[in-house]
Amino acid sequence: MKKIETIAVAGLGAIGAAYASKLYDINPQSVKFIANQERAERYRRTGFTINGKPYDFNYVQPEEKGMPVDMIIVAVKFHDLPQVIEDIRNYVEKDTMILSLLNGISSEEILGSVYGMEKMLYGSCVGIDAVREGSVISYTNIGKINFGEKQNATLSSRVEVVKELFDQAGIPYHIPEDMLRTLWWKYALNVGVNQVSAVLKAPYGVFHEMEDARELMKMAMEEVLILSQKEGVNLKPEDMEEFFKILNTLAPEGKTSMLQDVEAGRKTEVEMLAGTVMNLGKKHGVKTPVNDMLFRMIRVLEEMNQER
Ligand SMILES: NC(=O)C1=CN([C@@H]2O[C@H](COP(=O)(O)OP(=O)(O)OC[C@H]3O[C@@H](n4cnc5c(N)ncnc54)[C@H](OP(=O)(O)O)[C@@H]3O)[C@@H](O)[C@H]2O)C=CC1
Ligand SMILES: CC(C)(CO)C(=O)C(=O)O
Repeated sequence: MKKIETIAVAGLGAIGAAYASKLYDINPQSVKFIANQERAERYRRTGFTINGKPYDFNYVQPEEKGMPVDMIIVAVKFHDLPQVIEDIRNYVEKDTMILSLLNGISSEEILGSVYGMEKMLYGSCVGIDAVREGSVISYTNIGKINFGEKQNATLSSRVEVVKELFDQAGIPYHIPEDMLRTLWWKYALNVGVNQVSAVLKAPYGVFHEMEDARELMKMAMEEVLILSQKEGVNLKPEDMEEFFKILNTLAPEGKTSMLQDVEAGRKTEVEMLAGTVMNLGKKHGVKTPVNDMLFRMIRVLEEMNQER
């Protein structure tokens, strides 16, 4: 597998901006950002500020042809995935790798069903506390990108070249042996902390200090643990201790991506979080009352935002 020389990024929010700016720092010419005309104009007008440093990125339009890349990084919210699948089309060729950084357990399969699973790398970020306010992005902890093939007992040449790129850019990463389990582990964390934080309007500090907040989070996550066993992924109660260790590293004033969405009046990823739990619950005949309630509460918050 040849060295990665060209990269396209779809999604310049908290996650895309935090990680892709590190790739841009090592070689600005190698990274392009796919953005439709409205976005590109808005981004050119305001520029980006990432942890206090100004950036003027290179934008390319989805319609442009003849510029396929070695790797595409997808970092949008789950409900924007269908549009992104269309927008990246002209940048994909035979050997292009696609790395999805979305939370959840299904974005890789969704992208792979269109472009072929052989193009996909599994990914998720953990321990990052990035906050986006317009085009100003700040974070205290960059966390790390967990990535790889579905199984990584031995590293594939695709994983090796991405590893080399991340080493060069100083992007912290980990290559877990079982990426599917890692996605589920992160999913359980998000089902707990993202949804409960959105309902309570609670930054991470509340979860550091208040046992009741942590208990609510656990109640939502326990439903994922049960479903993971039904799906053969087998998350264990001990895994929850790992979740809390990560949570304790995040800045007390930091906010989950879902709380940021609610506060900014944006659509949330509730269908991908509680919605998936509810669907899996139906599939396996398992009751999911905590997620049923969170689902409705978050949908109400979204509707209230629309009426404002
Ligand atoms: N924030 C966090 O701390 C973490 C987030 N995640 C996950 O990472 C994913 C991304 O989250 P996050 O970065 O917070 O999301 P943000 O909402 O901050 O950013 C998403 C970005 O995607 C852009 N976008 C949407 N559609 C397109 C498109 N078709 N083409 C190009 N850009 C597009 C949006 O543009 P516009 O400027 O128009 O809004 C926005 O800038 C989510 O799945 C989230 O759950 C994972 C770990 C931590
Ligand atoms: C784990 C957490 C809460 C922060 O990295 C996250 O994934 C999110 O905000 O979506």
